[in-house]
Amino acid sequence: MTDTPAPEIVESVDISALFGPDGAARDACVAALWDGLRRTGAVVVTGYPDADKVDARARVGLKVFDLPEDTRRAITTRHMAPENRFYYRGLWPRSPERLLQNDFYDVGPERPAPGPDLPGMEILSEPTPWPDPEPEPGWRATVRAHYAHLNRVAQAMILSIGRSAGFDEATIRARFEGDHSTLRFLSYPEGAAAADPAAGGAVVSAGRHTDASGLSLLWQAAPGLQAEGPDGVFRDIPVRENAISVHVGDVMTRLTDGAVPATPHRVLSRPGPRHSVGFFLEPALTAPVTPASHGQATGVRETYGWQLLQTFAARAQWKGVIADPDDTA
Ligand SMILES: O=C(O)CCC(=O)C(=O)O
Ligand SMILES: [Fe+2]
Repeated sequence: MTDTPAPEIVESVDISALFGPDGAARDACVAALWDGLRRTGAVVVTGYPDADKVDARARVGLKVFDLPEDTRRAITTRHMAPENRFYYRGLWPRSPERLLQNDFYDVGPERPAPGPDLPGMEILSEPTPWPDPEPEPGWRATVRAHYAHLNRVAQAMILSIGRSAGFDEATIRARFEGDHSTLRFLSYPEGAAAADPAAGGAVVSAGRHTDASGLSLLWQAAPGLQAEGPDGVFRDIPVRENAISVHVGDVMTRLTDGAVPATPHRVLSRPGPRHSVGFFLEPALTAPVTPASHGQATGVRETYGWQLLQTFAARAQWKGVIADPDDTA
C-alpha cells in the first residue's frame, strides 16, 4: 500500500526586517524573499507592519457582496449595468467565459493620476464607485486603509525583489511610487468551475494564469489557491493568520527583462463559496514598462497606460469602448 504524499506548500518568509534599518538582517530578508520566489514561485509573507489588521480588514471589505441587489447594481460597471457611467472600477459580475469564475469589486487610487493623452485613457483613471449606503459604518474608510497598507507592503517587496534581480532601487521606485494600483474583493459561488485546458483532471474555480500587475498580494479566507514553481509543480498556499502570499506579475517580468518570471497560479475548487482579496501593485499609467536597464528615452508607446489599452482592446467585453492605441493614436 502506498501513502499519498503530503501536498507541497510554498515557502514562508517573515519580512519584518525589510521595514527595518539597512544591515545584515535586512539583507538576509531580501535574500530569503528572492530564494523563496525562485524555489516555489510564490511565498507567504508574515511579520510586516500592522499585519495584525489584515484578516479583519479583508473580512470587512468582503461585506460588499452582502449588499442588497439595488445597492450592488448602482456600483456595477456599465458593461453589465448600462445606466451607470463607469467602466473600469466597481463591481464586475461573473461571466461564464472568464478563466476566474468570480464576481469582483475593484477599488482604485483615491486620487487617480491622469495617464498619457490617448483615447480611452480617461477610463483607466476613473474614480471608484462606492456603495451608498455602505455595508456598515466606516466601511469605506476601512477599505481605503487596507489599500494604503497593502500598497506600502507591496512597494517594499518590489524594491527588495528588484534589488535581488540586480536593479537599483531608484529605477524600480520611480515606476511604482504613489498609488496606481487595484484592490480587488472576490466572491466565487459554490461549485464555481472554470474551463482550464491546462488543469489536467483538476476542477478549478480560477484557471492557471499570471497577473498583469508588477506584484500581487493575495489573501484567502479558505484554502484553494496554488502557485506553480519554476519546476512546474503546483504548491498549496497555506492559510495562516494575517498572512498574504506574494506573486510576481507580468509587468515585473518585462521591467527586469525576464529575470523575474511571473508566477502562474490557480484556485482549486473546494466545497462552499470562496472569498479572497487581491492587491495588484501597478505602475503609474505614464511609467515606462520597458526593461529598467534600458537606457534609451522612452515614448508613449512604452507606457503602462498604452499597454493596458492594448490588453483591453483585445478583450470582447471592451469592444466599442476601448480601441487599440495603434489604431487611434
Ligand atoms: O481567488 C484567489 O485566491 C485568486 C485570485 C486571482 O488569482 C486573481 O484575482 O488574479
Ligand atoms: Fe491572479
